[in-house]
Amino acid sequence: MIKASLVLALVGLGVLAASVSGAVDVPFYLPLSTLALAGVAFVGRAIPKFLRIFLVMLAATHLILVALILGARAGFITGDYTGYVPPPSAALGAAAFGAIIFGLSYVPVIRTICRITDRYLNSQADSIIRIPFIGLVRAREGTIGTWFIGTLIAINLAQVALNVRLSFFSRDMFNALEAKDAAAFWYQLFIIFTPLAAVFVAIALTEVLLQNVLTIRWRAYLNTYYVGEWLGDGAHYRMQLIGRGADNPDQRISEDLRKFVESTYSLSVGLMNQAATLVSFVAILWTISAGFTFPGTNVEVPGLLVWVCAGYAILGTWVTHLIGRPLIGLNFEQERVEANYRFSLARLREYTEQVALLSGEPAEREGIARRFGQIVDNYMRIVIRLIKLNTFTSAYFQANVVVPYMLTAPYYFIGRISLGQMQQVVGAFSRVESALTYFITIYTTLADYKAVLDRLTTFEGAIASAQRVGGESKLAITQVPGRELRLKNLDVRLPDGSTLLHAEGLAFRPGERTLMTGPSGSGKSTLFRAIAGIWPFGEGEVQVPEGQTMMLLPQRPYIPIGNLREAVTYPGEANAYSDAEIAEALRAAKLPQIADRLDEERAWGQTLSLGEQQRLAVARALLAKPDWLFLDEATAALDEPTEAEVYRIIKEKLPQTTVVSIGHRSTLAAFHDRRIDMKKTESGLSTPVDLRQAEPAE
Ligand SMILES: Nc1ncnc2c1ncn2[C@@H]1O[C@H](COP(=O)(O)OP(=O)(O)OP(=O)(O)O)[C@@H](O)[C@H]1O
Repeated sequence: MIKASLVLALVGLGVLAASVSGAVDVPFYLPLSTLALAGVAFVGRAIPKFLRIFLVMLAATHLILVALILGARAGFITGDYTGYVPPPSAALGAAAFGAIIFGLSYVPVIRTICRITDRYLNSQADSIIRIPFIGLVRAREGTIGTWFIGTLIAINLAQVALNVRLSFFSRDMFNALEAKDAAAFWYQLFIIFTPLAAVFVAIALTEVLLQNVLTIRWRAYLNTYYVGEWLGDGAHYRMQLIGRGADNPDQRISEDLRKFVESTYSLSVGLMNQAATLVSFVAILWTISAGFTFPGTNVEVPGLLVWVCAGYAILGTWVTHLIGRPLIGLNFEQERVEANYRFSLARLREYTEQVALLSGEPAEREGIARRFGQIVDNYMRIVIRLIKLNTFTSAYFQANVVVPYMLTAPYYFIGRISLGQMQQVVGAFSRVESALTYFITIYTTLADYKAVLDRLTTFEGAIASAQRVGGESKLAITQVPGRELRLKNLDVRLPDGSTLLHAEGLAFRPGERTLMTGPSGSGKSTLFRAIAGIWPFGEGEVQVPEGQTMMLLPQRPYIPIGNLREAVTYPGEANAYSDAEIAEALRAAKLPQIADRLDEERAWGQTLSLGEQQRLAVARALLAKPDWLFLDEATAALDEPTEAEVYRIIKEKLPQTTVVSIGHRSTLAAFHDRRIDMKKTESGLSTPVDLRQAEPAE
């Protein structure tokens, strides 16, 4: 990018020197603006890459304009550009635009956009300069992102340049009509317009293709990145523990990332397009207004048409803003009530059995109707507001058709301008006006975009906090030589900082089957979580034997979406075990009825009863053969004979595995060699008491 800025700056300097020395007749404002933009892009290393590409491309358009003029002068390009002298304001405008962009890059919201976009660009590496033509070279994967963005920006700016060229075509065609010059008229239509239109169509098609490929690639990248961050290092679990800004991560990953990519693309390209259009067509208006006097006086006003157009657009924007402002709030509200409605339907789907058992359908129907009523009410408010807004904007846009004619007609009638020029003013006026009213057109989109950015920012923040909590945890899990698992001076705390339990020194010996009992809420499961390394709150040390594997089965097992084979082998690879091994594990876990349905794909988590799900989890353990198996009430939903059978199978099939169980049933004691009871002290603190010998739990 720096190289590109330097090249542009050098070209700009060359053309400037040539025009100042009189060697070529080029209005030197254009190279000046090129220099200004390239300079900002060069100096502003602090500017995010995204904006730098944008600036350099803007500068490149100016060079295209210079080339057009030089080409016309040299006779390479047909079309008369002699009257097209860009005013100093074009250069100033371009430089000011660069400065605004530079300043904007310090606004927090813009920085967020740049950070997320830059992350993508940097991941794609390399500069857009290396591969000049899309489709001609099969580039390396890595360069494609930057290359796509660069090409798309170039295409959009080329469209602006083509529009400038077409405005001259329009002028020449109307002049030919006015002069009744048939040859010139047909020449303009077939020789000038046809190839330009063909180019226009070709680049429009390329744009559609590139834009869609870019947005899906960009989204795919961000998707991988956010999913990676969210799942990495247990952040998804800790986010929920600390409960900060982490609601609906699913929506943020699936919806907000899509909206972010699409809106960033459309808004930035739109903004760039409008900016380039503004600068280019202001130049045309300025040139044509040369010598225009203020109506009814002899006072000459430089750029009269530009000022009138700006005043007209500002007035329109202001009134639109006044009428349309409530729409932002109303759209927010619409999103909220729609989300509530969606959520209530999804919740009903989840609790359908409970609702049916309670015959709660009438109550549900009423609730659904009430929530949908909110959608309709707010929607009607939006419609009424839109009618008010459209009444004004329609009238305004109708006036747009005649205002430029009204403005230029007096000058046409006195012979100051030709019919072609009048026609060119009409075109330029509407383009400048629409560029100036761009913010109004995207009013609601911008509000929505801001909400998307906020949601992504809080999501990132929540992930960062979760990672920080994990990184700063004083609860150390250390791998030590030997075969014992020891707790050393362990304090396990709750997220609010209060201490839940304290374990001075406790060792679990290999091969010894331990049962952990204690009152509900005394912290047995939380101690397991600490041993598994997912609980970050606390102090002390959990020493785990080096190189040994550990598996924890909770009371409610997780059954992933997919076929039964994947459910049993989760989280391992489904093809790591043969079908015979998986079926054997299922039979051993007392699930013979599903042992030959491994390929069946269904919502197993909802189909199997809780007891069956627990046996499926036991089958998982039988396959994985961990060195340590922690069972957190993992057989609580089984009847006592089946539970006894499952413990017998575990002992028989996993002779090398050390089992530590949590359970309330007295019958469990028979399958264990030792019992640890979690006692609550008077201060409310729990502490594990080693009862050595497992006895029937009270
Ligand atoms: N994420 C959390 N945030 C706040 N408090 C929590 C959290 N998880 C657990 N607790 C609290 O920690 C205490 C211990 O919970 P834990 O699940 O470890 O108890 P338990 O001994 O396994 O209970 P039970 O026998 O009923 O399963 C409870 O009071 C619970 O409310």
